[in-house]
Amino acid sequence: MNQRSAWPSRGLYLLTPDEPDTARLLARVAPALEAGVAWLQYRNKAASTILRREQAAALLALCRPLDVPVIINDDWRLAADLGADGAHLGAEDGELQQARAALGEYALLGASCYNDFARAERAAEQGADYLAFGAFFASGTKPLARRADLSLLPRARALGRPVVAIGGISPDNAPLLVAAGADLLAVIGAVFDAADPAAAVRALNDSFRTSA
Ligand SMILES: Cc1ncc(COP(=O)(O)OP(=O)(O)O)c(N)n1
Ligand SMILES: Cc1nc(C(=O)O)sc1CCOP(=O)(O)O
Ligand SMILES: [Mg+2]
Repeated sequence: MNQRSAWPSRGLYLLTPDEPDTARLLARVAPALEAGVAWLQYRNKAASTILRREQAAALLALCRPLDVPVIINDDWRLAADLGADGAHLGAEDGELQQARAALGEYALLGASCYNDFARAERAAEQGADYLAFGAFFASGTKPLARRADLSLLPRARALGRPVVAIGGISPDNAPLLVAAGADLLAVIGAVFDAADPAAAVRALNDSFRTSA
């Protein structure tokens, strides 16, 4: 699939954990995909360049037959090299326009906007396909993430891009975010730290039905 509009723009946006073993990474991700993931982000803050390339390529091979887009965190060059479906850029991760030039018009380009609406307006102008805000709740994965207020979500909808919420999201608090205007819920811990990750995926997906 190579058209931006063809990807679903509502649902669970699953981010991978810092898993050093590639076979184990795939074994952890596969049941979650099976349970229903709209987008997958490859994120491993502890991996070497070589390992990130290996893991990103392995996830792409896993996701292609399932039509789940793979977005590479931090590194648009790696995304371009591997023909991934997109890249996610935070404040330290380079320029959206450069990423767009390298990845092409159909790539899914995301921007971290934290708790900063003006940053989201700039990112939308610079061609971001989705805007991510957070952290909405305390995150075990990223305990020092700056916190964002729920009131950002309805405002962000006016920017005309899918709105992603991130940070400490669980099946318990997810309906609040969806009701406030989040199109996608970006999650790591509530899935990968769960005793039953597939059940956690299903519970997170339920929040889109209960808040519709
Ligand atoms: C969907 C989504 N939202 C936010 C982030 C965070 O990006 P960044 O601030 O660059 O932090 P790191 O993830 O690189 O630690 C994200 N990755 N994905
Ligand atoms: C990677 C990341 N970025 C955040 C932000 O606020 O920008 S919060 C976060 C961690 C998300 O993991 P969990 O679902 O385990 O809280
Ligand atoms: Mg980053």
